[in-house]
Amino acid sequence: MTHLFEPLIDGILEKGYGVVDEFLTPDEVTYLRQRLHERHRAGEFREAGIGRAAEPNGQATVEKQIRGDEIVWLDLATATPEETAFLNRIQQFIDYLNQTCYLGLRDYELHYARYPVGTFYRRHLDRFRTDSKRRLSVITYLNDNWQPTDGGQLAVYVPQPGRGTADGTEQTVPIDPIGGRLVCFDSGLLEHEVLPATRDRLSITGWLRTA
Ligand SMILES: O=C(O)CCC(=O)C(=O)O
Ligand SMILES: [Fe+2]
Repeated sequence: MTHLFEPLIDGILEKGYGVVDEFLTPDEVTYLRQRLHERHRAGEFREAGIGRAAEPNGQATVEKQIRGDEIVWLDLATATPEETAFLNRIQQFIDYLNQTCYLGLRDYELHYARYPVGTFYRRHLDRFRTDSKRRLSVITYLNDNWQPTDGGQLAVYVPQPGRGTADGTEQTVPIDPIGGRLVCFDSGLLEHEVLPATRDRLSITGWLRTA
């Protein structure tokens, strides 16, 4: 697994975000996508909230002008074997990060996300003022045969070295939500945005936490 983790860590250290393709195999992507659809059909998804409301046991404040996705949390206790395999890989990543970067990560929280056609998530940071426990954000895409013309990019706003963002000196990097790809960044540092897509956009999003 080191070959998956190293490029993510290097990316975060060198440019503020890491991307690795085939974090999930095509079979794993297909299974988890089908599982997402199954849970959606079962009525398990809820419109996502903002602020602390976006946490597993929070009260949802739904604000469609800010984010339009629907989510359902993953839970080790009720996970299928394939979901458990995914959660275990995230746990291995946590262990590796703790061994190599001494991050003191202790927990994770992960949810399926479904952005219906035309929905988005406006520019934001993942760490709330009231919750500094989110250390790293991880997003894994479950889309089949995603094309650049489908839209739905994750735009990351990278401050340029030695300058602040206040004067607009930042680089905007669009990342296509390609199935199997994992993106990781510091939850408190990297502002980002989900752009609208012409088809439903599917993922598992989560946070590695210090408690
Ligand atoms: O789906 C993505 O690419 C990013 C999602 C996101 O920013 C979030 O859920 O906080
Ligand atoms: Fe985010």
